[in-house]
Amino acid sequence: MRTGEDALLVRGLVSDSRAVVPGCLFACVPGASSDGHRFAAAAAAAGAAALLVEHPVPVPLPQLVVPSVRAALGPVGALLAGDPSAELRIVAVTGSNGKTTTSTLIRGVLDAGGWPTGVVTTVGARFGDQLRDTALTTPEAPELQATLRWMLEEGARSAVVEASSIALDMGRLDGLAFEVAVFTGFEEDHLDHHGTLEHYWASKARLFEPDRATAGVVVVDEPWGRRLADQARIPVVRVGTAPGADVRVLDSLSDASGTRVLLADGDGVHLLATSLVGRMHVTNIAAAWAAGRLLGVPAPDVVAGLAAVVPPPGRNTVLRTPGAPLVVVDYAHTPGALELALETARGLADPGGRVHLVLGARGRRDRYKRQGLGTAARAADEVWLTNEGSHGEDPAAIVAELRTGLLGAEATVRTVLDRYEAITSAVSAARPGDVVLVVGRGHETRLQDTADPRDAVHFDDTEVARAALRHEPDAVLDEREAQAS
Ligand SMILES: CC(=O)N[C@H]1[C@@H](OP(=O)(O)OP(=O)(O)OC[C@H]2O[C@@H](n3ccc(=O)[nH]c3=O)[C@H](O)[C@@H]2O)O[C@H](CO)[C@@H](O)[C@@H]1O[C@H](C)C(=O)N[C@@H](C)C(=O)N[C@H](CCC(=O)O)C(=O)O
Repeated sequence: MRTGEDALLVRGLVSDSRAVVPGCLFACVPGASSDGHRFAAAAAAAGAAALLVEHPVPVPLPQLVVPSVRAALGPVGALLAGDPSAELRIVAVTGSNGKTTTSTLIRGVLDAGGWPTGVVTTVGARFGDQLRDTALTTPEAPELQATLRWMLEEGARSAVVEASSIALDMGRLDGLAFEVAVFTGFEEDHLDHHGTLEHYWASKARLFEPDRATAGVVVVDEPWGRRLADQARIPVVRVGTAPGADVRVLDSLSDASGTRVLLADGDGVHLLATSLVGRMHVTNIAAAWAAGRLLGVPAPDVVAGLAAVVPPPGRNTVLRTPGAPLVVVDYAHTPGALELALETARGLADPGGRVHLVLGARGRRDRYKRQGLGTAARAADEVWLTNEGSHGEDPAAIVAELRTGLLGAEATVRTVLDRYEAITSAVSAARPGDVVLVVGRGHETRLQDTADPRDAVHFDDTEVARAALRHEPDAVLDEREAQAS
């Protein structure tokens, strides 16, 4: 560190030239689609005070050369944000499905226990009533550290962070110390990034190392969870339905009003009630219980916290309209999650009611999942195959791959590539007592059909379904036309 008259003061670390603030240190990250070193001049023009680089660049700013800028983002980000994890109790939640819901539940539990808590998830960063958008599920390290500092300054005493495997792999969580790490379960996903299932699992398992987390909560209902609990070098609370679980689910009931879970732990038997809809939430609720107790929240506060939680948007969001079918909007985008979402939809339908599924798959991502999604869709009665944001791929070709999983299915399968038409048609075709399940995008509001994110348009599945239920699709159409013109 330099001292004296030539000392250099930098305020904050930024790794995107478009987000540079005057006086910051700009980190030049070499990436897959561009190289941050190319944006050093733009960062300087926007007021950056210095550069973090892997090789010197011809820009008249002080430059700190390191072997790997990406590897330095976590530690340097923590340093410049004043190491927020030293002052906050932080919980990290990882797993293929259920991260956002479980993070939201744990936040509710900590709040109820008297610990004002911030939460960083796919649906944004929230503290109290304040919500900040985040581009990624787990933000880049500088943004994550700055977000935690913001929460701390606003009065947070703890935070829950959704930890994606990609983020763990890319070091976005480096520089943070977690009091509790939670594993919600595992299913094939993100293989475009990880290459193999083993690499995907190992990225998540990294969270359960002693240098990252003090203790763990692991859902052990499938072999990957059991393997993690067996191998972890930190103390782990096992959660699940099997007899060996430390927090054992004895029974559960899920209907349109919510989910109740009866569980047993070392302290006795507890009944938990939440307004989350769907059996897939049972282990999420049990994991949130275990995390709360591990964090020292008294049992009655955990019960109260879970009961008060408002479910995150697009996670089995149920739209009820008298005299109309139920519509459920969910984020399910893996075969396992779709299977559970369909099971929930079946349970919500009246006896003899039909389940209509609106299904697509995102373009240019995890293509290997498509046939499996089609196979899971066989449990529906009516399937409306549609576009889910083709990102430059041919939407008809994506749908054809989904269809392979549906070959010979008893369900009636239609292709309606326009997503707006597909949702509206499914809602119109359904009768009272039926359920229309719209999956894949959940809370997302941008639909992208070219390779350029700037071409994305506003599209909210819940909004479209609500308008269809009110028989007012024109209102949404007008909005779409206004956007297009
Ligand atoms: C695989 C992955 O995560 N890639 C992320 C990574 O890309 P990259 O390292 O290749 O970077 P790049 O886009 O080549 O850019 C290099 C550098 O130049 C900078 N840049 C770029 C353009 C510019 O004008 N100015 C500028 O400074 C970038 O900010 C970056 O620092 O860094 C970029 C900048 O932060 C991210 O946008 C990009 O996320 C891509 C878009 C992405 O889609 N990521 C997904 C797969 C992801 O991370 N998802 C997970 C999991 C979600 C889940 O579990 O559901 C998540 O945590 O969100």
